[in-house]
Amino acid sequence: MTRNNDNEGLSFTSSRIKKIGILTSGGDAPGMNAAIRAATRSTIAAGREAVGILRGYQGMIDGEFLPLQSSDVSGILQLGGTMLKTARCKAFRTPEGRRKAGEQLKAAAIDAVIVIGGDGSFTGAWVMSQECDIPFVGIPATIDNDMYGTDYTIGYETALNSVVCAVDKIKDTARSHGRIFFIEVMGHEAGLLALNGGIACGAEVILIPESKAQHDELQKFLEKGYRDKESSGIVMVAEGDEAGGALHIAEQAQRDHPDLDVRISILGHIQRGGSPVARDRINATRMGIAAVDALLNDQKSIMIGLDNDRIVHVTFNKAVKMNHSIDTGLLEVHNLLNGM
Ligand SMILES: Nc1ncnc2c1ncn2[C@@H]1O[C@H](COP(=O)(O)OP(=O)(O)O)[C@@H](O)[C@H]1O
Ligand SMILES: O=P(O)(O)OC[C@H]1O[C@](O)(COP(=O)(O)O)[C@@H](O)[C@@H]1O
Ligand SMILES: [Mg+2]
Repeated sequence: MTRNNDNEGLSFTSSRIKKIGILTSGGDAPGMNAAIRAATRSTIAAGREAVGILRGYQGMIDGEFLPLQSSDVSGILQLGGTMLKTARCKAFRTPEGRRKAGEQLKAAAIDAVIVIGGDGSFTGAWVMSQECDIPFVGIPATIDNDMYGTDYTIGYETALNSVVCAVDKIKDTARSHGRIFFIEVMGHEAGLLALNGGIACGAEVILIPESKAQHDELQKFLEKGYRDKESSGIVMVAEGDEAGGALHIAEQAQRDHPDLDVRISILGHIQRGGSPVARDRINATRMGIAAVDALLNDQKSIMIGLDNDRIVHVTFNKAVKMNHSIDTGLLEVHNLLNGM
């Protein structure tokens, strides 16, 4: 991991890059638009051309390119989703698909690409960069916050706040009825949203794919803690939990404890939408500028990251190959406050 220039901004000298393509890929995340805006405007400020590539790698293969002027990215800073659209593109996983994509970039004279996405998108960029001479730089954007080498990914803060708002509301009705709610949050292989959402909402149990021990805590909670029918409780379940998601776990709990009043709530895609919170807008803006700065300093195959709130460069190789680990201290915080 290397640190970028201490003064954030554009510090390039004489790069030959003239036209930069910008795309969003994988699951959308609130703040992607802020990154598009920053990358577009800093490219133009550097005297280069900015081009949007629509629908992620699918648009690269199909040659769906949109020249971007500064005014094209006006009024998008506060919008969720992505103005460039996104996709999960099977064809890009094949050498043939990537060859076609490379030909389209050459034909449009796009000589560098900024990829705003998650681990899958960076894996694709890394594979393609080994097959052709076009430099790629990544900006991490996923509500899962599961990238190695960065403390933060765009969209996570907004999604976490959406989870907290939803669970607070569910708690009102859980308390009124004396019910136990199993609430499923997103994160197919990542438990950070469930863990921090659970801590922020005072959940009684948090089940995440990174810690099997929490299933014992669920059994203790169901057996000891909730004999009293007046009591309510929240069990947060990360969708990727290996026991099978909230539905499966709740059904099992109900079978084992027929006296409990159990309900299930799957928060779903509501967690991915909405206007980005201030932190996501600010960091997306910083990362958008840092990505252009990196390309114009002849960097390639790196992801822009944040380490203790400082911009860093992380090689794609590391970012996609290493696992993002969960801070077990956070689980201890949760267990301590729940008397486990
Ligand atoms: N091993 C791979 N080789 C080539 N392209 C890939 C690879 N993994 C992912 N991609 C591309 O990146 C896209 C986004 O990846 P995905 O995992 O869906 O989302 P995210 O980038 O948010 O993790 C995929 O649809 C595919 O086009
Ligand atoms: O919207 P889809 O394609 O069903 O994907 C759902 C998945 O996307 C996410 O919201 C984000 O994942 P990625 O950032 O890796 O795309 C996961 O939390 C969730 O499991
Ligand atoms: Mg991913």
